[in-house]
Amino acid sequence: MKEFKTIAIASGGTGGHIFPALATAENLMSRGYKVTFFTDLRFHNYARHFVNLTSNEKFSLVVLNTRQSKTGLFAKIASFFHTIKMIYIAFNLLKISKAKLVIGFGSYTSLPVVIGAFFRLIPSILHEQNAFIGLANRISSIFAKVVMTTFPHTNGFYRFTLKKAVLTGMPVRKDILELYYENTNYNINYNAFFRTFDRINIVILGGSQGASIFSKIFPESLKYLNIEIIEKIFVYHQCKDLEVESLEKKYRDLGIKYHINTFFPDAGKLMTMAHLLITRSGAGTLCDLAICGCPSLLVPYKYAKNNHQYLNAKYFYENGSALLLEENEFTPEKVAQVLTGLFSNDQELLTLSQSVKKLAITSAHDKIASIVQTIIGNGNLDNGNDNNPSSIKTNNVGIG
Ligand SMILES: CC(=O)N[C@H]1[C@@H](OP(=O)(O)OP(=O)(O)OC[C@H]2O[C@@H](n3ccc(=O)[nH]c3=O)[C@H](O)[C@@H]2O)O[C@H](CO)[C@@H](O)[C@@H]1O
Repeated sequence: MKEFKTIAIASGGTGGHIFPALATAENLMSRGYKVTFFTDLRFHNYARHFVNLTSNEKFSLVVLNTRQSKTGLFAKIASFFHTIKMIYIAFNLLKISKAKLVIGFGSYTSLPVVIGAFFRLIPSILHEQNAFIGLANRISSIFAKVVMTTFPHTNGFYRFTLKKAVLTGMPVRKDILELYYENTNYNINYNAFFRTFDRINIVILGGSQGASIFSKIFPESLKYLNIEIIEKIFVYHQCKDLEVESLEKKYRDLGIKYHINTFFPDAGKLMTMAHLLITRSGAGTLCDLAICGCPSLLVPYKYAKNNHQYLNAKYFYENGSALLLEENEFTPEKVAQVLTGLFSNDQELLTLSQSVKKLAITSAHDKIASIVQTIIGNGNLDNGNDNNPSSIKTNNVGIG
C-alpha cells in the first residue's frame, strides 16, 4: 500500500494564522500528503472550519497548551520554561507523526514546533503573512530553510536570514480562489457594476474578530450622506457579539437596509458583490479582496505589532489599489466625504477594482507545493538553482 508523506503544519489559533494554514493543509492533502496540524486552544473559535478535515483520515489535529508570554520578569521566566516544555512535546509528537517537513505559519505555537523539528533534524519552512515579519517567524527563520512571504517587500528580517525569503503570496481558501476563476470566466460586467448605482453594497469586515471602530463611526457617517445615496445603500456589517443589538438599532433608526453577522462564512461572495469594502488591513483580508477585485477603504489597526497592518495597507495604497485612512482620520465626516466622492464618480471604483486585481497572487498553493516537494524529494533546497522554487525570489525584502 502507498505510504503518504506527512507534513506537519504549525499555526497559532487566530484567524489570521488558521485560515492560510488550513488552506495549505487542504491543498497538500489534495496533492496526496498527510497533514498533522499543530495549533493551540484558541482554535475552538474556528472549530467549524475544521469539520470537513477531521473526518479525513489524512488529517490529524494536535492541540498544544502553548501560552503567550506575559510582561514581568517572573512571567517571562515561567514562559521561557513553558516554551522549552512545548518544544520537548513537539519533538516527541513529530516523531510519532513521522513528519518529513514542518511548515510554520507564525505565532508562539508555531515556534516550538519549528525548534522541535530542528532538533529532530526535520526540515522546516515558514509562511509570513504580513509586510513585517512577526517575532516568532523571525526567530524561527534561524532554523528554517525558506521563509515564504505574502508581500514583495517584507520588513524586519535578520540580515542573515534574508536570503531565505521567497515570494509565494498568501494561500487563500479554495472557495475564494474558485470565485476568481468564476468571475474571470463569466466576465462579469464590472464596467456597468461600478458605474450604475441602483443599489450600493457596502461590506464592513473587522478581521477575524470584528472591529468596534466600524460599529461606532460608520453609522454616524451615514447621517452626512445625501438621501439619494442613503436610499440605495445595503450594508453587510461584521461586528463583535456584544455590538449586534446596538448596531441593528442604529441602522434601523437611520432607515438603512442591513445584514449584520459576527462572522460571514462567505466573505469571498460578499467581496465579489461589494461596491466598497471597509476593512482592517489584516493580510488575509487583503489577499482575499485582491482576488475578488474588490474596491476597499483600509483602516489599519494602529496597535498591530510593528504597525504591520499599516505596512500591509500601504502596499495596496501605493499601488493605487485601495484607499487608506489611519484610525485618527477615520471620522464620520471624513468617511461621508469619501463615500460621496466614490458614489458620485463613475470611474474611481472601477479603477480600484481593476488595479487591486493586478496585486492578486493566485499561484501560492502551487509555489508552496513545489517548495515542499523540492525539500522532501531532494533533501535540500539550493538557493542558486534556477530549476528550484527558491529562485522565485522576493524582489525587495527589507531588513529590520
Ligand atoms: C489584530 C491583528 O493583529 N490582526 C492580525 C490577524 O488578523 P485577523 O485574524 O484579524 O485577520 P486576517 O485579515 O488576516 O484574516 C481574516 C480572514 O477571515 C475572513 N473573514 C473575516 C470576516 C468575516 O466575517 N468572514 C471571513 O471569512 C477574511 O476574509 C480573512 O480571510 O492576523 C493577520 C495575519 O497574520 C494579521 O495581518 C492581522 O494584523
